[in-house]
Amino acid sequence: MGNIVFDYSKASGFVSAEEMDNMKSAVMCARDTLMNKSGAGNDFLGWIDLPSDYDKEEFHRIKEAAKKIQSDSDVLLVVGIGGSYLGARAAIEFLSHSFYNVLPKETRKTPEIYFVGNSISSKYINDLKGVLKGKDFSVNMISKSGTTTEPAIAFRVFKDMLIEKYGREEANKRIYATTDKEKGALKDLADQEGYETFVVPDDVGGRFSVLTAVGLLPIAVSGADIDRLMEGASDARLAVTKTPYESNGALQYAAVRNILLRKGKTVEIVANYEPSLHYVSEWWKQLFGESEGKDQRGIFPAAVDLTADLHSMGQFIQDGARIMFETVLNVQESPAEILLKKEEVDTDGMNYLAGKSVDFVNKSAMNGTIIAHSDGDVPNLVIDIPEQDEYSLGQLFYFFEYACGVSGYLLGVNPFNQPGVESYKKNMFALLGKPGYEKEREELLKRL
Ligand SMILES: O=P(O)(O)OC[C@H]1O[C@H](O)[C@H](O)[C@@H](O)[C@@H]1O
Repeated sequence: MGNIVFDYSKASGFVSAEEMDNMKSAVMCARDTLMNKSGAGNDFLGWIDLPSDYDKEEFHRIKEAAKKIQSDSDVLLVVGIGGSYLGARAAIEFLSHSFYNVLPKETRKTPEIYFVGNSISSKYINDLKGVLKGKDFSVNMISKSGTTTEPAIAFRVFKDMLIEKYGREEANKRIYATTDKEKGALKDLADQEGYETFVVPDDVGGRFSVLTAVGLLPIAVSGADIDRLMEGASDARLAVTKTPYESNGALQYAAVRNILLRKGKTVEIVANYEPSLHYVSEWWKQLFGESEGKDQRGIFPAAVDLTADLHSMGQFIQDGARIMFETVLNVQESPAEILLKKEEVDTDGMNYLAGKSVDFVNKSAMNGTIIAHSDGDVPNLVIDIPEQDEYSLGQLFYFFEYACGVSGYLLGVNPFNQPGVESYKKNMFALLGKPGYEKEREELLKRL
């Protein structure tokens, strides 16, 4: 039950103790703005105390609904986009088996889980319809606004498939709507059709909502222990809100990011050495990208899966434009010790590794890469994650959410809105011929 640790010692050549000291007052001011709820976007700070004051009745209902889905469905479709699916996918892939959906049901014992509605690909939707043939399935439609186009399109397709398969009454019992408590298109439909509903709290924005029903229901269906997830988040909340700057990893991460940005490091690359962390990086990209990327400011959030991407992006990171730093997500404990054996004929020259573990090789690649990239003027930060379990992940989610809020205020932006996302939606609605967008449509058609 270890704690995640932020370690910037490997970037000591790029960030001095003096610079960190000099950042303290600005970081503490940003932190106070967050905690006093006196900053821009202060209507969306419900996530800060979520782990300790989550609605007990809702939490219980989530677990009960998960059990029902586990018992009556071979497949759960999670329909959502952005913060309405990334956290759930990040957690399920981080916590479950690397080949979760492929496992035989007798081994997995929980439904296959597929994510749809985060793109509008006919091929993807059609392929998924094929996967569902002959299988019992349920749908968790997740949308805080209830009107986001991509999930709404996917929901129509799979709602129709449910009704065709089971009839309207049974189909309605297999649809779980996670949306606004009182208002919105999805809430209205859920009330009209009798879907079981769960709440996206008004004061929690999508990218900060993984520790609400948005993430918790799909994560519980996968068999993960959401009590332990919330325990990790709750302990992280105590750590990051109570410990002083000098020993507060979240505040130091925010400080280091800001120092490096001022030095021209405008790209942050989150690097994992475990493929099952891919969606943790995708969740992190939305959290920081959508929180900080405004007013022509911010650090561009990127992600690589190592060592795979060392053979694709490694060249650029080592020798390309010196605009980036890396944040390495290091899972300390390997779940299995796979030892390499000596071969009679050393055809591949690997016999020197006989007796060593695969994890030793992975960790050596990580340590060697951190040094090589640091030598190439790419500062490397490390977040040590004790193991791939619910407690560590709950800590990690909260650590990043808190650091993001502080970092956004440090940058001088509102970390909790996303006005830029509306631009594409307006153009899409116009091109779709949505009523009320006739003028925009006329203009856009000239530009196609
Ligand atoms: O949950 P929804 O209202 O459907 O929103 C889903 C996503 O789309 C929005 O446009 C924002 O970019 C995200 O912050 C949000 O998570």
